[in-house]
Amino acid sequence: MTTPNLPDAETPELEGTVNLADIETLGRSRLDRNALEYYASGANDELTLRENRAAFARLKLRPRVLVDVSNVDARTEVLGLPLRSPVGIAPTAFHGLAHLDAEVATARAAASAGSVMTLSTLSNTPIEEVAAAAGGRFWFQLYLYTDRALSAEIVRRAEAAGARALVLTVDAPFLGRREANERHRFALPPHLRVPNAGSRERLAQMESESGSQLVNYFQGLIDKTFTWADLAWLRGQTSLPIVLKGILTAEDARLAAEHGCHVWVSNHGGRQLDTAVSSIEALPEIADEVGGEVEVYLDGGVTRGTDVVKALALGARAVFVGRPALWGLAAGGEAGVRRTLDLLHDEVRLALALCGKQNVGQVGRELVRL
Ligand SMILES: Cc1cc2nc3c(=O)[nH]c(=O)nc-3n(C[C@H](O)[C@H](O)[C@H](O)COP(=O)(O)O)c2cc1C
Ligand SMILES: CCCCCCC(=O)C(=O)O
Repeated sequence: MTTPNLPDAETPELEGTVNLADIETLGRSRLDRNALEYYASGANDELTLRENRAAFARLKLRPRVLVDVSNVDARTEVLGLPLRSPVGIAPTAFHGLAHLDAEVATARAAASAGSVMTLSTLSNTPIEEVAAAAGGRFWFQLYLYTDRALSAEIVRRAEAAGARALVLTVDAPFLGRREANERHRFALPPHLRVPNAGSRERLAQMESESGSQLVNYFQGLIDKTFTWADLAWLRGQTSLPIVLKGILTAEDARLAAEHGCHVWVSNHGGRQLDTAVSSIEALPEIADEVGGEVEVYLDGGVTRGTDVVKALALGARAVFVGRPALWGLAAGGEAGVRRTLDLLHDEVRLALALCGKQNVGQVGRELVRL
């Protein structure tokens, strides 16, 4: 079983962590196999999962020196929301596998750290409860269901609860095959609910099937017919900015911009199409294509302040972290997620200073040797 009842206060183990790898080690140690494999896994041979990190490591920085960096400012804005650092939390399903407080803990940490949390459709906590904890610092991620009325209702609730953007995930008409989950039949423990998944009957069905069929059940929920032409329908459901998450090419980024959407460069943390390009390698062509027109974000493999700075240099406005937030949540609930965000914030400021940059506005493509 998971140990979902850790105190939210800083524990000595958490205080002893000095980087995100330490938090990952601690977080992993607190999870059972079912949760750990669900959080950690990528699709198939996990080549893209590993490549997300490897591609960051290959990129070299070109620092400038003899700049006054006594006051480094890492602040930025995403869709008008001020952030302390250009780092937000990516949507991930089922935070209840990591901690009793689930998405509420993550939202509190994002709020107190001046970050932004993207709440997954597949949370274990109702939208309204997460919104209350997030203090306005949340975006809502939408999985578009075959049941359009249900999707419209979820969008309406997210907007009414104060979400500042709608993030439509476009890279998962089918789920990638995470083989560890298949092998060991990933299941939701019976105490966890999926309250935004729809009616009591729908939910009951999902829960009753969760013993072995959750992945198959999810496949059935998702609308696989949705195309660019259908974005007009979604536009008609909400006045929120729409961000398309899962874009990996300049061609699709162009279409996104033409449809009035912002662009989130992502390969879903290597969980969908294995051997898809790493997100940091996909970023330059996308930023070149639409960076002047819409906001561009990135996720996938970000674990260091230097990763954040590289993504900014290549055209991202901000980055988002998926697994690192989950490891923090497992390691220490709200305090664990907060520590993850704080360590990254400190690393971003140090990386900026050592690159000779006083703020994120000074970071440009010349900072990276491609
Ligand atoms: C356990 C897990 C669950 C995820 N659930 C969702 C989800 O519900 N919706 C979504 O759009 N992306 C989901 N993602 C993908 C993340 O939003 C993000 O793209 C990815 O985790 C970024 O890579 P990183 O984990 O290396 O930071 C999930 C990822 C993980 C690891
Ligand atoms: C077993 C249900 C899977 C829900 C999908 C959440 C997701 O996007 C993921 O990557 O996992």
